[in-house]
Amino acid sequence: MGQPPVSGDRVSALETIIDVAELGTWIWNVQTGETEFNDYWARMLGYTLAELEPTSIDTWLYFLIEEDRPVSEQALKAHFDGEASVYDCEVRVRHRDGRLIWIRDFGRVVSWTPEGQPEWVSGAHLDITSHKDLEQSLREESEANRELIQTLERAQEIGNLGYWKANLDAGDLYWSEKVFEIFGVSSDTFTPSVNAFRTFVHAEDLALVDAMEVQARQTGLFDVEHRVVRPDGSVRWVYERGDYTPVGGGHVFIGTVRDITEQKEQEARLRELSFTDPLTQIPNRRVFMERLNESYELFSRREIPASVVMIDIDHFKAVNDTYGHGAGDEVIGNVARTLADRVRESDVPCRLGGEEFGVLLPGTGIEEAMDLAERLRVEIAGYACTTYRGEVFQVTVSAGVSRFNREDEHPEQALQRADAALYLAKATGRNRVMKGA
Ligand SMILES: Nc1nc2c(ncn2[C@@H]2O[C@H](COP(=O)(O)OP(=O)(O)OP(=O)(O)O)[C@@H](O)[C@H]2O)c(=O)[nH]1
Repeated sequence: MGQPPVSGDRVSALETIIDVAELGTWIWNVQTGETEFNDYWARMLGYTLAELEPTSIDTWLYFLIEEDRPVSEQALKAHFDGEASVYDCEVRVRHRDGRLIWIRDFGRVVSWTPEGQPEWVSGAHLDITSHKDLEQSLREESEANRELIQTLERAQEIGNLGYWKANLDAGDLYWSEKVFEIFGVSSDTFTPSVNAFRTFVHAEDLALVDAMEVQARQTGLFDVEHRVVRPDGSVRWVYERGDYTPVGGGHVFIGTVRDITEQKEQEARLRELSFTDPLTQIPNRRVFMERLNESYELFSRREIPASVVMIDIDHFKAVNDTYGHGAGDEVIGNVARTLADRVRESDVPCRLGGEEFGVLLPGTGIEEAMDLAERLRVEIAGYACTTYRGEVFQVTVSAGVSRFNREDEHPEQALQRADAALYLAKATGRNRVMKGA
């Protein structure tokens, strides 16, 4: 490498640097309006310098768009008044091809008049159009992102659906606003984490949620319904569904959470209905048969006894015919209430259909069951039923009682024996209890 250029050579070296740096330069005499621009300055505007010469401050003002003049004037004033150490602003100028280009305009006073007025000012113009375009597209992009987030938040509201992102390895957890709402905490005061999430899970559901997490690490799918206990003690049912999203080799799950409490309550109401006789509100035949099967299992495996009582209202057709169907319904209701009130917690009273009832007595021998049936018979026979017309009448019931036998091959055999005993009770005069074991 030789020596750096000296004097005149040095000036031309500087000019080269300025040219390749794509910097327009200007020198301006504030007092006379004289100006001097470099070649690149003219090229930036789409001209050669020769085309624009002779130049003056008016040449610059010709290109500067009207609305940005005050921007430049204020920056100049701030500099001339000593408030800003340099003149610096961003303005738009009209290019030869008609488009507007953004220019960063900056400079400094280099000499003052004896009266203290700025005289020569020199500076540079830099084309910053591409930066401005980038700024604009970033602004548009972040605006679009904001809109997208608003849309997502709204969609969560509409669908009552929150979303979360969990890094199972690091224990990090992100919740959308809706999840905070479902879990009954505020995003201002509560910071979610995988561990903190577990403290919300109902104690009886924790094992299920943990098992799902283990499974999800293998299958990539998280799919579980569980209860959440909010800080105020209220319990909500949620349905969570997520899937594994490979991020940097860790276990990152993204999922949704929906509050399904109302749905669960509705399901429970329907289940309740499907087990309840609508007229009497006591269990129906379906419950009776299920519990009969369970008792039979216990009897077969552990010899725990169980008995059944079948009860049928006597001459019930005559009740309907004489006093009307409404009075008949009332009689059915009375009998059901007596059964429900007089049996133990573990017993299962039910309406098998029509005017026929059953009581399953788990853990009870046949003699005890006979005693109960007899008490029920006596109590029902003692009722005075009154119609809306003021007629008073009484009803009696017949009952057949049986128990599970070792020889039985299925639970219904005990029912058949109780039924046969009931038939016998009817045949031998009604208003009596017969043993069918
Ligand atoms: N009011 C009312 N009647 C019912 C209901 N279900 C069945 N019944 C009536 O109950 C009567 C049963 O009559 P039957 O099976 O002939 O027997 P019963 O008259 O009780 O005579 P025994 O059983 O031989 O003493 C029928 O008339 C049915 O219509 C009900 O839900 N409400």
